[in-house]
Amino acid sequence: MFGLRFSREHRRRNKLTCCFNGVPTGVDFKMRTLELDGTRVRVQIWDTAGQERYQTITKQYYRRAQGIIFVYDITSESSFQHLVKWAGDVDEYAPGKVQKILVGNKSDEETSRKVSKDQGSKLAETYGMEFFETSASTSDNISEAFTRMTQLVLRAHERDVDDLLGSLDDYLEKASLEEEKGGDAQKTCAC
Ligand SMILES: Nc1nc2c(ncn2[C@@H]2O[C@H](COP(=O)(O)OP(=O)(O)OP(=O)(O)O)[C@@H](O)[C@H]2O)c(=O)[nH]1
Repeated sequence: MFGLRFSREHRRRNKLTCCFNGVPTGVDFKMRTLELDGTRVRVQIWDTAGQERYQTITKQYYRRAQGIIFVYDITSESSFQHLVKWAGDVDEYAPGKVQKILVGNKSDEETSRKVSKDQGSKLAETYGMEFFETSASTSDNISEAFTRMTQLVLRAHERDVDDLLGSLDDYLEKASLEEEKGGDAQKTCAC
C-alpha cells in the first residue's frame, strides 16, 4: 500500500470520483503488479489528496500503509514545505514499520524549478529516506521509485513471511506425523 501522486502513464485524475456512501474521500485506488527478482508482487496503491479538507480521511489510510511515497513538486516551494507537516502526521499515524521514500516530481520542468536537487536530497537524508526525482509527464524514474519502494516493503516484511512459512512447515509436519500415527494404529488394530 503506497501513497502516491503519479502514474507511469501521466493522466489528470479527479480524486473526487472516489466516494464512500456518496461522500468524496480524496483517495484514489490502483492495483499494479510488479516483477521483482522473478517474484510477482501485487501492489495496492492509495493516492491521497493533498488538500487540507481531506486530511481527516487521508490520515486514516496511514494506519494501514506498508510504504509511503512523499511527493512534492520541484516547481513549488510550498509543496516542499508542506512535507514537514505531512511527515509529522505519518510519524503519528502510520505503523512503525512503514517504509518511506521522498520524491520530487516534475523533473521535466527544469526551467521552473524552485527546489534544488540538493535541498530534496538533504531533506531525504534528514528523514532517513531515499530520494528520487521523477517526471509523471515523461515517466522518468517512476518505475525506479516504485520498484525501490516495493523492495523496501518486502525486505521489512521478510521476517513476517518467514515466520508464516515456518508455522506452515510446523503445521504440515505435525499433520503428517498424525497421519502416520493414524496409519500405524490401523495396522496394529486387531479388529
Ligand atoms: N510537467 C509536469 N506536470 C505534471 C507532472 N505531474 C503532474 N503534473 C501536472 O500537475 C497538475 C497536478 O497534478 P495532480 O496529479 O492532480 O497532482 P496531485 O498532487 O495528485 O493533486 P491533489 O489531488 O491536489 O493532491 C496537473 O496539471 C498535472 O498535469 C509532471 O511530472 N510534469
